[in-house]
Amino acid sequence: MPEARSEVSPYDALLLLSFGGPEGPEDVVPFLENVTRGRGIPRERLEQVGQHYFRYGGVSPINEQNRRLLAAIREDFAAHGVDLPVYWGNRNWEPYLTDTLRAMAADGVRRVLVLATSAYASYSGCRQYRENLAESLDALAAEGEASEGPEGTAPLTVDKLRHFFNHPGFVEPMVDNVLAALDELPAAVREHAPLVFTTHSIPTSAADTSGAPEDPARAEGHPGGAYVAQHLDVARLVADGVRKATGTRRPWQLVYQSRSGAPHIPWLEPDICDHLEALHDDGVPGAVMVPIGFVSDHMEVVYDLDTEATAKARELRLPVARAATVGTDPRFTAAVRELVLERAAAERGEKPRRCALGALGPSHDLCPAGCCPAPRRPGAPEPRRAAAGVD
Ligand SMILES: CC1=C(CCC(=O)O)c2cc3nc(cc4[nH]c(cc5[nH]c(cc1n2)c(C)c5CCC(=O)O)c(CCC(=O)O)c4C)C(CCC(=O)O)=C3C
Ligand SMILES: [Fe+2]
Repeated sequence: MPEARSEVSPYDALLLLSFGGPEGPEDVVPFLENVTRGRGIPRERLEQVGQHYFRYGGVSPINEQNRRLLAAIREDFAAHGVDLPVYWGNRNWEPYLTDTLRAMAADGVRRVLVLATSAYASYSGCRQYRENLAESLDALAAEGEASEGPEGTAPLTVDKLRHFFNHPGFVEPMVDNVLAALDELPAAVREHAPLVFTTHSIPTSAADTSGAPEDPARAEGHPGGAYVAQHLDVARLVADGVRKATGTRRPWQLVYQSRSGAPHIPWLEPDICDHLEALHDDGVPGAVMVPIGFVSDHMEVVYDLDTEATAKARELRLPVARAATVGTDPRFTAAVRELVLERAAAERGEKPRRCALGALGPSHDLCPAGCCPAPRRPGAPEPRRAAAGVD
C-alpha cells in the first residue's frame, strides 16, 4: 500500500541531469566534441579517450545506467506517495538538456528541481551544470520570443539539490560495496588490504576554489578546497564503516584518476596507477579500489579502473578488487526522495531535517556567489551565466 501522499510543492518535476555518453561508434567523435568544446584538451588525449570508447563498441554505459536510475527513482516515488514526474537530460548527449526542458515546459512544468549526477562541489560537477541550465533556459526563451513576440520569457525556473556526498544513502551503500569487493580478494590478502579511494582528478586551481567562498575548506592552507575536503570526509566515513563491519583498521588514501588537460597544468595527484605502484613497493599484499567520486560504473570506472588500473596491478602482481558505485541501490534512491522532500519543505519555509554524516554537515541549498568558479581560459568571453544559484 502506498503511504499518504508527500508534499512536493512548490515543485512540478524532478530533472535528472547527467553527463551523457555515446551509444554507438558513430556517436563517439561528436560526443567528445560536445564535451571538449572550448576546453583546450590536447588532441592526443582526445584520440586516446576515443579509443577507450571504441573498445566498448562506441557505447558508454552511462546512459543505460541513467535510464535505470530514472526508473528506480520513479518506482521509489510511486511506492512512497511522491507524486512528482521525473525527467532526464544530459549535458553532452541525447536526451539533450534543452530538449528535455522544452518537453517539460510543454507538459506544463514550471518549477523544476534538479538532481545532477555528481555528489561533490567542483566546477565540473556543479557550476558547469548550472551554466548548462542557464544556457538551455536562454535557448528556450529565445525560441519563445521567436514564436510569440517580444514578451516571451523562460517559463521554467530551476533549483538544484544540495551536494549529497555525505548523505547516508550515498555513504552506506559504498560501505557494503567495499565489503563485497574485499570478499573478492584472496583470503590471505583481504585482512590487510588498504582502501584506495578514487575520484576524478581536476586542475588544482579548480580544486582550490571549489565550494562556497566562505567554506573553511577554501581558506588559505587548505589545498584542494571543498572538492578534496568532501572526498576526504566520505573516505573517512566509508573506511570507518568498513572497520566496524570487519573489526580491522586498515590504511586508506584518496587518489585520483582520469586526468586530462595539458601536462604543464597541475592536477590533483597522486594518480591511482602511481599509487598502486607505491603500495606494491611498500610490500602491501593487495588493495581495494573504491570509486567514491562517481555514482555509477560508467566509462571512467570501467576503463580507467577496471581496464587501466587493473592492468597496472596485474603487471605488479598486486591483487586488486574494485568496489561498485552506488548505482540504483535502494538506499540511494530513497536518499534522492528525502532530498527532494527536504528541499520542497525548505522552499515552503519549513525547517526540514537535513541528513548528513561526517564532519562537514549538510551542504548549502543555493550556491552562493563565487561558488566553484569557472576556470579562466585565455581569450574566453565573460563568465557564463549560471542558473540555480546566486550568481
Ligand atoms: C569532476 C569530474 C567528474 C565527476 C562529476 C560528474 O560526474 O560530473 C567527471 C565525470 C565524467 N567525465 C566523463 C567524461 C569525460 N570527461 C572529460 C574531461 C574532464 N572531466 C573533468 C572532471 C570531471 N568529469 C575535467 C576537469 C575534464 C577536463 C575538461 C573539462 O574541463 O571539462 C572528457 C574529455 C576527455 C578527457 O579529457 O578525458 C570526457 C570524455 C564522464 C562520462 C563517462 C562515460 O561516458 O561513461 C563522466 C561521468
Ligand atoms: Fe570528466
